[in-house]
Amino acid sequence: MPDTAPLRIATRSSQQASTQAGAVASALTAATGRPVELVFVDTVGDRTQADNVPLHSIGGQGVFVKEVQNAVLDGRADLAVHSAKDLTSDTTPGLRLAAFTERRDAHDVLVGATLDELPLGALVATGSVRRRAQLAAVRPDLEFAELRGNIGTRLSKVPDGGAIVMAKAALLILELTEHIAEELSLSEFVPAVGQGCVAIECRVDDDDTRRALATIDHAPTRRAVEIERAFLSELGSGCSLPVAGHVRGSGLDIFVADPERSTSVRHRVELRSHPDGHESVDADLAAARQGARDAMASLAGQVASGDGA
Ligand SMILES: NCc1[nH]cc(CCC(=O)O)c1CC(=O)O
Repeated sequence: MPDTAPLRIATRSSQQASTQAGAVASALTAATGRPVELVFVDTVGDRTQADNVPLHSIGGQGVFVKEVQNAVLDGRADLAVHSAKDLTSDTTPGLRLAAFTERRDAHDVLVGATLDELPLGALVATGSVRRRAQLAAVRPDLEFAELRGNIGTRLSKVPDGGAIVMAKAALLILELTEHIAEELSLSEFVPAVGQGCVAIECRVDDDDTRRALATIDHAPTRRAVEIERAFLSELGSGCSLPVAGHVRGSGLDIFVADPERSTSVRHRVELRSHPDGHESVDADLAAARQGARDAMASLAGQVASGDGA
């Protein structure tokens, strides 16, 4: 394909996804001078948005990315733009994670009320088992309700006297940060793997697109997300426990919980490679995998009483 052909970008059509894809499009054109086109793909995750249809019942974590990936695999598009958080930990055959754009703010935030304002037994709506487990670890009195849908829908569903939890990154993209009641601490409310990052895939054999994407890759973000994903993949794709992994400063914060037993563990793995350095990240990938095994071992060894958090 000649270098002047438009780069076709596959994306979901939600406002968050298309805004992210638009930013990638602008960055690619600025860096390469090439025209770009958006190819909109609706996913099963977008089509089934009712709160009574939990994500795990329609295919779990991958529901927002599979159909977008297929558009690249079958040649309708050259690259796919995803929230890194929505990717599964295994790599998709035929595709390569060719670029990550700079991570936005990774905090989770409360909308509706701060933690201190929430009365005893208040209702918090969130579909995320990770967010439920982290809130329950500091406020065992809270009750939880399901919450799904795009950001606008979620913001309209704040329970009376309660709150919802969201990624600050999503509110930043849509310029809705005025809704934030409290930014939750990164050390206690460890974000999801990849939270706040945009991941871009192309076909493994497409050198033309791979070279174009290399011009917008943000190396420190790539390193952080690769370390977080190594942690996640060590837990295994069958793991449905609430988990979190986030590279912050010189370490990887890890959270794993077992809601049935009301136990959770939080670890910090020290890292050696520097975000801006050229050292090999291999030792840190190994440390992240070891961290996953250690966290599971201490979760299994814990007495059920919630004493671990
Ligand atoms: N699964 C939905 C999803 N995927 C990525 C984000 C947030 C933006 C990001 O982390 O980049 C969200 C919404 C949320 O977590 O509230």
